[in-house]
Amino acid sequence: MPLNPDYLMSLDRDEIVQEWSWKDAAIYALGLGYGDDPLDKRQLRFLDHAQQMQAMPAMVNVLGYDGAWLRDEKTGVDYLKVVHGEQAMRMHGPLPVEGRIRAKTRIVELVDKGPGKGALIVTEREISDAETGEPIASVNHNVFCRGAGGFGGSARQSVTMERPPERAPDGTVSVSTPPQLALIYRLSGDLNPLHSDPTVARKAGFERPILHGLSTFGIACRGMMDALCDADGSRVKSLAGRFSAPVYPGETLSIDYWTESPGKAAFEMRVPEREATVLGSGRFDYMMEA
Ligand SMILES: CCCCCCC[C@@H](O)CC(=O)SCCNC(=O)CCNC(=O)[C@H](O)C(C)(C)COP(=O)(O)OP(=O)(O)OC[C@H]1O[C@@H](n2cnc3c(N)ncnc32)[C@H](O)[C@@H]1OP(=O)(O)O
Repeated sequence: MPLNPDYLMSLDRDEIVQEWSWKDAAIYALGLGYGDDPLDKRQLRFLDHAQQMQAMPAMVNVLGYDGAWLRDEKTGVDYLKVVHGEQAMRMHGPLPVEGRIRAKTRIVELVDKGPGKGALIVTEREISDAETGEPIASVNHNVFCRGAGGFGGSARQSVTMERPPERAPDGTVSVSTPPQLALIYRLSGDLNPLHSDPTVARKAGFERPILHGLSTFGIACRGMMDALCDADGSRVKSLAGRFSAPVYPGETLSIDYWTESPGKAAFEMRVPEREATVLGSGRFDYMMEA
């Protein structure tokens, strides 16, 4: 069944209220590979509530996450062909270590890459404190539906991603991922079997389960914070990027970054072993000081 653009654009999703504790924040951080050096204070900050704990700001990407509509047959989405296409987050303030949020997801745009090609579903999620109503973050979660193009929609995307500068990067950060990373990351909520079941992964066209896009994205946030923010989550303003190739758990990820102006950097994440760019067109905005 082809995509049903009218149905998708008319979806009115319920607001989601979600509570989280410091343990959820720690499990989220473990799903980004934190704890690989248990003596590193900069890592323990995201894992141990007794050590002036912070929540990783990228955790906003999983708070109030609403992906259930992708399994609604009336959308015409073939869930097996879905991959995460792009992600962007904008912080409106630091994320508390525990709390309760309200979030609502809206589908704001459909992009048609043409017959036989893909379609992109652009979503937007506003997250606010459930008690005070204070905005916490805005998130774009863009879903790439492989082979779903040709439904007659616009080929132009309103917000497009910029490529990094041509010059050599100003620095590179590497993060090694353990083979069980996707099995840890899924405990933060995305139970898509593409990341855990080898049979499903093969049916979807991958040699084995791939890493969640949001784990890759969180690792990019971790790397950029390490490089430019002294690993201080409260200095992160925004992060964006496009998933250009899958990551397999166990791979080492290299993040090249370019500082463009004070508080603004571009980045690209690679798997050097495969010479693959896995997260392209990265952008990171941050505070120069705490
Ligand atoms: C709200 C809740 C939502 C929840 C959904 C997510 C659930 C999760 O569990 C799923 C995941 O986490 S999947 C893991 C993370 N994602 C990935 O690994 C995808 C990696 N990328 C790919 O495989 C390909 O780039 C691929 C397949 C994306 C595109 O490859 P090709 O088809 O070969 O594309 P290509 O020929 O290069 O280009 C075609 C047109 O599409 C644009 N494009 C390419 N990659 C894109 C991407 N990642 N996002 C958006 N657009 C993209 C190209 O620019 C091109 O457009 P145009 O013709 O206009 O130039």
